[in-house]
Amino acid sequence: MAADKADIGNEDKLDVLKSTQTIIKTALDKLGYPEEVFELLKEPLRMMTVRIPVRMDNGTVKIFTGYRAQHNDAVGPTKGGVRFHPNVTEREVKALSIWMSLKCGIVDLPYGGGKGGIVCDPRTMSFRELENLSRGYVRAISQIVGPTKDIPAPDVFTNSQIMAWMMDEYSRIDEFNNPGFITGKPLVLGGSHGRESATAKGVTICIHEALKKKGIDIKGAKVVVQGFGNAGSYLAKFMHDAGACVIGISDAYGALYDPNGLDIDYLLDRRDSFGTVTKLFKNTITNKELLELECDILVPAAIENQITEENAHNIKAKIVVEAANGPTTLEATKILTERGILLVPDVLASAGGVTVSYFEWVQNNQGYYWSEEEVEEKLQKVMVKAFNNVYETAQKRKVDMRLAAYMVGVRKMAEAARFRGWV
Ligand SMILES: NC(=O)C1=CN([C@@H]2O[C@H](COP(=O)(O)OP(=O)(O)OC[C@H]3O[C@@H](n4cnc5c(N)ncnc54)[C@H](O)[C@@H]3O)[C@@H](O)[C@H]2O)C=CC1
Ligand SMILES: O=C(O)CCC(=O)C(=O)O
Repeated sequence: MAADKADIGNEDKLDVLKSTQTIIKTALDKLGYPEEVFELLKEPLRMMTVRIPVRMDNGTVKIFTGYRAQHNDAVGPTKGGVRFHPNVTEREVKALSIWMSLKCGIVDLPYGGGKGGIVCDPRTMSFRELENLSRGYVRAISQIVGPTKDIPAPDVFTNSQIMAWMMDEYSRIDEFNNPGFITGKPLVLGGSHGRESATAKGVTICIHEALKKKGIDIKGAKVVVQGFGNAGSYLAKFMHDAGACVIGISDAYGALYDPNGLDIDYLLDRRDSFGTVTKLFKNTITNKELLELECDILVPAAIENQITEENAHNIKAKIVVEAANGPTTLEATKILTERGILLVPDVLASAGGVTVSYFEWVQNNQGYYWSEEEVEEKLQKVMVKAFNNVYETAQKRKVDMRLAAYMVGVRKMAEAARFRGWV
């Protein structure tokens, strides 16, 4: 059934798949595409559910559930990260794969969107258990992934070590070294310079562009970042280095606030590999309080559904830039936009990660590697162009930035599907 705004009841407002479908429908309608294009794009073309047995350190066997969603491969192979988190659901992974298609469209990569997830809590697992889980996942999905089919990457609670295990397992199955199977690898295994910080770099570039539009100077601008993992911690560092004052950061356990600015280098030094740092401090505030702090720039860089109609009226930032996927609900987007807050949506702001993943894949395919400066220069060009394309679409079509981003992002895959004769 086609989703439209009337379908969204109270209980559905936090359903990320449903809200994504709603915006895609609106974007396609505005662009004049027929209903069948929405029917094609509202769900992934392929969704694989796997059960992965892992021998735990205490001798028992635990069965984990994993997913891989491939949203649409009209443009090219599908691409997107793998999340290890206790709250992973099938609907969430589907939505995340659709967002990947949109991101790839916005930054104009030759990919469709994919995404994976395993229901687990890696914070409670040993290194050996995590390795076995990562390898088991690759064995389970090996038939549908590969460098020309679907290319995984890191996401929440996964990192370059996990990518290395996955790459090694795939190479064993494929019987030759295959670095282009996955991105976000360690440099010595064919990773790219700049991939680890790429998501935050892309967000930083969007912040600079958004500040220009709002006439705000980065020097002394007050910044709040929710999440201190890959995206959030690098972002806090880049903001600090640019002369901004990072007054708040958080992780899953709480938040830190100092109106005079936090010591970001110290926090980076003390955070663990899951982006946890607040446990070391006594005087913490809650994540809820953090989001409502007086600041210029708010960057949600953790999980979904953090800014909702409950707290959107209390957000005091002038600019909200979404490093996380899906941190703001549809209703909250409307409230923030009506309040004149410039919202740079996830599918644009967080596209730096997949952009440098694409660079990594290109380098793997050609067997020739670029310097950090080359990667940064290319990323800068891609992100500035994408930001201005979305911003101008929003102005021209008189729509909010999220809808504008969807309109830009959906067009390429709709056109590709049409040329292929699918719709
Ligand atoms: N790593 C990447 O390349 C990309 C990540 N993203 C998105 O950025 C967001 C963060 O991802 P990463 O930094 O990679 O993950 P990460 O695993 O490195 O860090 C996650 C951070 O979020 C915090 N967190 C988890 N649950 C939380 C909660 N309930 N409340 C507050 N904080 C919580 C964790 O404590 C940690 O600090 C996710 O939405 C992810 O999908 C988007 C594009 C690319
Ligand atoms: O680097 C990639 O391929 C995907 C990153 C990702 O999962 C995301 O942008 O949400």
